[in-house]
Amino acid sequence: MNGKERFQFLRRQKPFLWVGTVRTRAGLAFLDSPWPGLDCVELRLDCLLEDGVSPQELRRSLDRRRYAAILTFRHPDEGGLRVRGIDRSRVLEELIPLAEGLDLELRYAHEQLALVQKAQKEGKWLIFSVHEFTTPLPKDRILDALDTFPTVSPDCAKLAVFVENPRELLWLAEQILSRLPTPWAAMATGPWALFSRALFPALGSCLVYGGLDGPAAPGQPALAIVRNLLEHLSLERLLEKIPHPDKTLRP
Ligand SMILES: O=C1C[C@@](O)(C(=O)O)C[C@@H](O)[C@@H]1O
Repeated sequence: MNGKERFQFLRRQKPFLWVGTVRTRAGLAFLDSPWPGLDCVELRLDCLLEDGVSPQELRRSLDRRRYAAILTFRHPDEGGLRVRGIDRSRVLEELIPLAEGLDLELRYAHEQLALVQKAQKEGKWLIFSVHEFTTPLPKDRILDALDTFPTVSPDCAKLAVFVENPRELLWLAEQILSRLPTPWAAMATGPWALFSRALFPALGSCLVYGGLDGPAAPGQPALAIVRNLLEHLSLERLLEKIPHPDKTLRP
């Protein structure tokens, strides 16, 4: 099963997938530790390399993975860390064969065409995303992104944006639902981060993120806290009773 097929298989089993982010050397242990219900681990390569982890150590950890792995290497403009002396496309190209998915920032997709093609050729699950962690993204930029997503045919279109109040969450949800034909994932950073991780999966977000080894974005809650909340809400059970939002998987 290639990466894309593995994600499709996982997505047929449940309304949304649990993604734990890993950003530290200590956190790499999560890749092969039992964490009930966890579906995928996102490796924040910018944070890991900045923490002194070498590409060889990353390779060794990925070799031992028991969960689907999503690679992402965030530039400071995308809320990531500045890693000096490292060519991010090169690191990603080397590690892609060892992961199931790749998450690239939508606005830089055209600069990373070789990477996109390699990921597609190797059957990886490709997420294109929009990140703005600390200040509200102007509405016209969000609308532009929502119109651009379908032109790059991602397997998942993802937004992780700073939200200041529940009206903005509602606006974002309405725009996503009326404009995005592809599977999507959304979450807020900032004060509404936890609340958003109940609202968006209830509306069809196919991924729910939380930190395994500390916050990977401002306000990002620990995955265990998000899981507790969604269990209290019985969200998975409630959603299993209604049609799957992704009609291509379960009508
Ligand atoms: O896009 C996301 C989601 C996230 O921003 C969050 O708030 O959980 C954390 C990032 O590492 C990840 O790439």
